[in-house]
Amino acid sequence: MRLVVVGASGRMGRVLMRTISEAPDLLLVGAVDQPGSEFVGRDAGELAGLPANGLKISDDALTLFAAADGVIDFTVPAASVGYAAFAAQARIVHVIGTTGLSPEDDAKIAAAARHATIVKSGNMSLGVNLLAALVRRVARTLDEGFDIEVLEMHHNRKIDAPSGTALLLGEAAAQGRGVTLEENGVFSRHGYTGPRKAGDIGFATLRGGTVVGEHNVIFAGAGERIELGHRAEDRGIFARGALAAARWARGRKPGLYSMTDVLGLTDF
Ligand SMILES: NC(=O)C1=CN([C@@H]2O[C@H](COP(=O)(O)OP(=O)(O)OC[C@H]3O[C@@H](n4cnc5c(N)ncnc54)[C@H](OP(=O)(O)O)[C@@H]3O)[C@@H](O)[C@H]2O)C=CC1
Ligand SMILES: O=C(O)C1=N[C@H](C(=O)O)C[C@H](O)C1
Repeated sequence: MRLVVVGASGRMGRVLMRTISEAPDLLLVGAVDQPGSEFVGRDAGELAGLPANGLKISDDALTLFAAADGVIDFTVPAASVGYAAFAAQARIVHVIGTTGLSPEDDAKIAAAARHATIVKSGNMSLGVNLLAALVRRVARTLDEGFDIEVLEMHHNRKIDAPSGTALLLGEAAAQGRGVTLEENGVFSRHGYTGPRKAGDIGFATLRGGTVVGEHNVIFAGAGERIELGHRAEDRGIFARGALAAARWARGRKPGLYSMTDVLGLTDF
């Protein structure tokens, strides 16, 4: 499968290029950074910490998409919306790991999915998607006597909060409970808040150092607490998940899919 990595100079972009180089069934045919980036023109292999491979970082995404089967995208919301439109023009697979998307961004990506085969998830790892399925299941069993809180910690370079994963886990809890996150999510507490409301799904965000990603979902009842969690130790788990998504999506009809579909966890 011929793949383009966008956001090639980013933390995830570099890991993706290394992971693709280790996969015999995948070929990196393009590496893209935004126009004006200091990395445009640099060798993609060297940028990924590998021997030079002759592939230059480009700022011409559309031309590269036209000659590819899929694009792997861990960038920023505005860029992912633009790349989705290009993927739709080229009728290819688009795997989106970018987080922090607004409802308007999501609507544009859903529109692009009429022509592109898009897999989008706030977390591409097997472990987190399994955790989400477990959270949904536990939330279905426990009533509002158990307060649900989602706690996450990430490195100090992260620019969105709460994390895409925290939102994904909060959504899973809300689904299990048969409610919506829009109505029940509490995203900040400060000052004289009053007591916690039964049914709230709370979020707490920590940022610091080089933490790759840690998430805990706490079900706190009267006299007992259940905690389900995941610790990412290496960005390779996200890259491997994204590449599994690209393979799964190849040849599938256009539409908007999630890692739940890719991993077959829909009926868990
Ligand atoms: N779903 C998942 O499993 C995971 C998701 N993520 C998400 O992926 C995203 C990227 O994370 P990370 O790699 O750590 O971030 P980085 O900041 O390291 O990389 C982002 C990349 O996007 C590029 N970029 C920024 N703005 C634009 C633009 N307007 N057009 C094109 N490219 C642009 C950056 O280029 P430049 O340097 O020139 O700005 C950079 O190459 C985040 O949203 C993060 O939350 C991360 C890990 C796992
Ligand atoms: O920005 C990151 O680093 C990560 N972002 C994703 C998120 O927002 O949940 C996934 C992972 O936790 C790392």
